[in-house]
Amino acid sequence: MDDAAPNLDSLDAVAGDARILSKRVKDGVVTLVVDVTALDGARRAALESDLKTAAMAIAGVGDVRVAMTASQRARKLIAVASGKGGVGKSTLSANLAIALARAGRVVGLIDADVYGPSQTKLLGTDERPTANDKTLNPVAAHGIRFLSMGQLVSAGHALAWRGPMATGALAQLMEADWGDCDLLVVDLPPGTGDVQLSLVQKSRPDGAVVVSTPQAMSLIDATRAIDLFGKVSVPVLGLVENMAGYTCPHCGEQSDPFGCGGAEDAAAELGIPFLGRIPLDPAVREASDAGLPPAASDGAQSEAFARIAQKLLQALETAPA
Ligand SMILES: Nc1ncnc2c1ncn2[C@@H]1O[C@H](COP(=O)(O)OP(=O)(O)OP(=O)(O)O)[C@@H](O)[C@H]1O
Repeated sequence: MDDAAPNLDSLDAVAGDARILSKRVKDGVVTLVVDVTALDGARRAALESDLKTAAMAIAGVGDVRVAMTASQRARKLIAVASGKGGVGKSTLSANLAIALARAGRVVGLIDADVYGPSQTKLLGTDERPTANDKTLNPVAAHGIRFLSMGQLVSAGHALAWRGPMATGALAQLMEADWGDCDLLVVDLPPGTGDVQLSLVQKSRPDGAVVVSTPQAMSLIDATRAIDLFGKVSVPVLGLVENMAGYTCPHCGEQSDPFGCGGAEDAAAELGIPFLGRIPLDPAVREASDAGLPPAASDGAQSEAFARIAQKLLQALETAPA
């Protein structure tokens, strides 16, 4: 800024929690670069308007341009996948996100399951996200924030989307105002087809969790999911065995309708971490159907999810960047 230029010092006070990184003036046009990392979407928009008004009031200023920048947060994206449907991927995604939040992380959950978005039901809320301009504001539930592809279309509308539509919708959800979330859990659609591949390519997760039931058919599918992440160099953080071991609520007898331990053996064979198992427990289904995720309360199921969350955090720390 030369000596004859308008004095812009007063603008620093207007910036408040944000920081003006540079102020330039040329031919009466002021250009400000502002670090807005500390502000959410609504406060950023208000600050831009306040700065313009304040700068225009300074003698010699004819126009104002404000460039906003936010330093990259160290936010990690974790994809939850399964080779086939119905193995409990969405149940795990919701409860894992809540268990991670209870472990002290700030967690967002994205329901990218185009074929059957179910997180609004699992989290027990019909609240629709609001938006600032085109930026969505995630909905809060059970200590996490979430957005679902199901919120982008009217209820019951079939989401027979092809790759480009699904990746466009996922991008919109990822670019939402996630604020200070340091972990984003993405519930992918089941399977290993083109839609799943393009969603993974587009979102470039930092790591993936694969869910399987213990029986062989499901494990073959889980192995396909692991291959899919290998193709695009996304580290598999671990395998979770769901619906393992059943304790009869009436007689207490232990049985293994889908087998037990298959996923742990498969993880060892494939050289990936085994993150733990969730028993087949009618209480998990009942609580899930009621929109009360078991991980949000206390008890055996909640502890199982908490243990998996701890192992996942360890795997994330040691995963290749
Ligand atoms: N450990 C468990 N014990 C009992 N029921 C479970 C368990 N895990 C999941 N379920 C139930 O199994 C059903 C399928 O679970 P979920 O919807 O999470 O699977 P999914 O793999 O995400 O399915 P989709 O392929 O449809 O997305 C649900 O009714 C859920 O409540």
